[in-house]
Amino acid sequence: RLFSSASSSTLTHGEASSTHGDADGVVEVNPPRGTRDFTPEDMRLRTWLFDQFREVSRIMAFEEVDFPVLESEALFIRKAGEEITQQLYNFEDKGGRRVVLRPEITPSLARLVIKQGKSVSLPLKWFTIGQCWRYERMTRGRRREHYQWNMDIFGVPKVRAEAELLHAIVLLFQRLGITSSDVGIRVSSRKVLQAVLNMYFIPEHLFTEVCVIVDKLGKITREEIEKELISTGLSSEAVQGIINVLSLKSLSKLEEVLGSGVEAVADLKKLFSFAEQYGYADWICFDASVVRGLAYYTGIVFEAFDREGKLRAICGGGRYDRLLSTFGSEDIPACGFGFGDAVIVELLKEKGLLPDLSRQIDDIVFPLDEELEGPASSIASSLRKKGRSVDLVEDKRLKWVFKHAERINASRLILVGNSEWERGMVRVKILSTREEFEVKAGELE
Ligand SMILES: OCc1cccc(Br)n1
Repeated sequence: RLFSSASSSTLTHGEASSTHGDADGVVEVNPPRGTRDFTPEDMRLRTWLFDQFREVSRIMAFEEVDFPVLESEALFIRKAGEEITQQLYNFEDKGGRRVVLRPEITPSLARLVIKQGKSVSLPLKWFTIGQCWRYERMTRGRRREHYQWNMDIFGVPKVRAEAELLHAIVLLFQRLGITSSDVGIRVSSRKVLQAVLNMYFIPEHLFTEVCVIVDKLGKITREEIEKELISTGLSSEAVQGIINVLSLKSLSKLEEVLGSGVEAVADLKKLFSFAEQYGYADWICFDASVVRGLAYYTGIVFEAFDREGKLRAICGGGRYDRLLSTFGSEDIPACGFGFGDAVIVELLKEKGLLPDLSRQIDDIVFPLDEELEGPASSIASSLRKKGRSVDLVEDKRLKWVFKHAERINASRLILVGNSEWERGMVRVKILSTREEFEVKAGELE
């Protein structure tokens, strides 16, 4: 209910009588910039999507974990110039602590693994669905929050872990009715870039910075990429070498350039052979330009894309074997992915795959007279105890009740009327067949 200065004395839900409105008396009804409300209809779609995430996580034998949306800022301070760390939704709390609304989930996962220490046995397969935040200048009008499904495996050094993650992603798409002709998953490895930098004797400390720059391939022009790479101190020969290798889309060509026996090639070959065994080989393709924009990836990286090329990446992830040591702990090999709640819905809309999620209620119970509200309550109560969803309706005309029953797809309308109640009966209307009959109130199932 909106507060207004005119009715500042209106007591609503126990609110003290004070004006919350601004100049013209009405409070701002929109949520903060870049954030969303979820109406019941929105929530039905979101709940359906999250149920698919959970069901795939269950099928993959992952365990659910959760974290505060609020985290210490220290978890996200990285020097590689990633967009995600330049848009931290950070602030100082009343205790003078530097905190953030988390921009991603992986560092929280790492923090919990470190905190659990020896009390957890590896491998760990954890998932969570959580809201993530960024503070982006609204110039681009993009959202500042979204929900992400994260699946992560700790303690498996070999590419079998990435193969498992890719299987989860393919299973999710298949559950949503998306096929490998709608979506592909580009796969590469940061070790490709590592090998190229080694070929040009580029120092290790430039690796992360170069990854963040080349992740912009396709988002900014090739010239801008070259300029940014030169500005890190790379020779133009090295820059050309990097860009040439990153444009490769064939593993055999990559092997020609890097030479056989290079770890990157061996990893990718193994992953592609796993894909054959899992039966999702037609979903994935090698694409050396995939590096992903997060500083901490160290190996295989991947991202799902719509083959029509209309949308941003649907999900993405990779291996991050040295994240824990950046938090001062022993390293544990790890890999994972994040799957946002926005692009996938755009894709489902594009493909006409949004499910019909209208409301469905079992029973409407309606007293035809005021003095029957008590009996109507006891009928609703006994039906609810049996697990039936019951909408107890009062103070409405019968015409409205029938319309309402249609609107909420009620299965039955249970009318409590004097003439029936005197005989201990109620009238039941089956809305799908229009069938109507009397039932003993106590025998209503
Ligand atoms: O995918 C980057 C990202 C992080 C936090 C919030 C939003 Br919206 N987007």
